[in-house]
Parts: sequence; structure tokens; C-alpha cells
Amino acid sequence: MSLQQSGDELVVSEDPLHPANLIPELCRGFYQLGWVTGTGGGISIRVGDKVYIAPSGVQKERILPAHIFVLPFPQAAPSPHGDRVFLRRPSLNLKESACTPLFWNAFDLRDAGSCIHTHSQNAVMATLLWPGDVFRISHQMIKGVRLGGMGKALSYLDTLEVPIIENTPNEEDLKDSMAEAMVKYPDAAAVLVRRHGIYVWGSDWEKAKTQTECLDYLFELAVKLKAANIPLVKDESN
Ligand SMILES: CSC[C@@H](O)[C@@H](O)C(=O)COP(=O)(O)O
Ligand SMILES: [Zn+2]
Repeated sequence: MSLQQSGDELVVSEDPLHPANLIPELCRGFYQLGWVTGTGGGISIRVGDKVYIAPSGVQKERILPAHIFVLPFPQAAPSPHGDRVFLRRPSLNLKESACTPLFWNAFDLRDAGSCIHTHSQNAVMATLLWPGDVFRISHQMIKGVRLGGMGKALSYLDTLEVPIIENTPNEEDLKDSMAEAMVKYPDAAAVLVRRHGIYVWGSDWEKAKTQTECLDYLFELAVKLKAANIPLVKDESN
């Protein structure tokens, strides 16, 4: 099969910033942070009408460009068998990430250019220490996080809100509750999944990565503040 017919030309590039090269590199970085160990977590990048997605259930720090799936955006109507439409599939027997419908929430509902999923223990601890449906923090360094993940940067004086949804045994079943949380909290840059992790998006991969890092810093800080009995939201009267 020629390059043209297989779609391999969509993942072969010498440009280090090509999504097929970036996804493996970023996943190696996330692995070092403990965000994508045990095959969990991942990142998807959308450039224009193409979405690049990693395979499911593989060691994310060992992904190669040849393992990347490319899907059309917007999503093409599924085949009569209900199968997703791909512009390019790896020749190996791999399946696209189970997070695909959740990444798609960020593309559809926020027009995001990238979405990151981590199993960061800081995020998981935040979902357990704050049992309600939203995590809130104020008067901390929240300036790296943007309104809705896409708009202007938050100010020191804003209160950052991240909705929390309940986990399900199958990743795909989170799609609707994640979408509901995104509609209910239009200013949120991420959705936490209780006892599981977080989905963070941005207008491009750099902004999604920056916001994932900022939020993780805040969750780690929040866990320490809780241990020290310091409230996360400052009382404006003192
Ligand atoms: C051990 S991870 C559980 C997975 O279902 C999922 O939550 C995840 O983070 C990664 O899914 P994947 O399909 O490997 O990309
Ligand atoms: Zn996960």
C-alpha cells in the first residue's frame, strides 16, 4: 500500500511540533510526572479538521508516531455498523483511546485544540477531600488558568471552580456527565472525575499543558492547606 492510500503521510513528519511527534513526547513528560502511569491518561490534539489520538491500553510513555490515530473533525457519521470513521489507523492491532468521546466533548463544546487526561494523585485527592460537585479555590496563583479553558486568564481575585463528576467503570460512560458539567460550569477549564483523575483542555496543546500544570499545582497545594486546616476560599472580610 502506498503512503497516500494508508494515510501514513498524516503521521510522518520531521517537524517536532507535528501532533504525531508531539503526542509521544508529551506523554513521556506526563509519565515522568506520574500522570499517565499504568497505561492511563493521555492527550489528544486537534489541528483544524484533524484530530490526533493515542492508542488505548498501551504504555503511554512508549507511543510512537506510527501508533497515532487520525480522525476527521467534525466527526463523520458512523458506518452502518456504528464504527467510528478514521482518516488513518495504525497497521498494528490497536484501538483508539477510550477517552476519545471525552476529548470530543472539549472539541465540540469548547472548540478546544487539545485535551489532556491525567490520573494525577493530586487531582484524585482533591476529589476525595471535597465531596461535593465542585472544587473551589481563591487567592492563589490561578493566573495560568483561563476562563472556560479558552478565554482570558483568571485573576488573583477570581475564585477558580472545577466541577467534579462521579466515575464509571467504563470511560465512555463519562461522556454525558462530563458534557453536563461543562454546560453547568461554562467558566471551568477542566472536569475532575472522582477517584479517577481530570480532563483539562485549551485552545492548543501548549495552553492545555500549562493549565494542566497550574491546576495540578493548585490541587497539591489544596491537599496541604486542608491538612493544615486552612480554608481554600479566603473570607473577603479579613
Ligand atoms: C488504567 S486506565 C483506565 C482507562 O480506561 C482510562 O481511564 C484512561 O485513562 C486511559 O484510557 P486509554 O484507552 O488507555 O487511553
Ligand atoms: Zn483515565
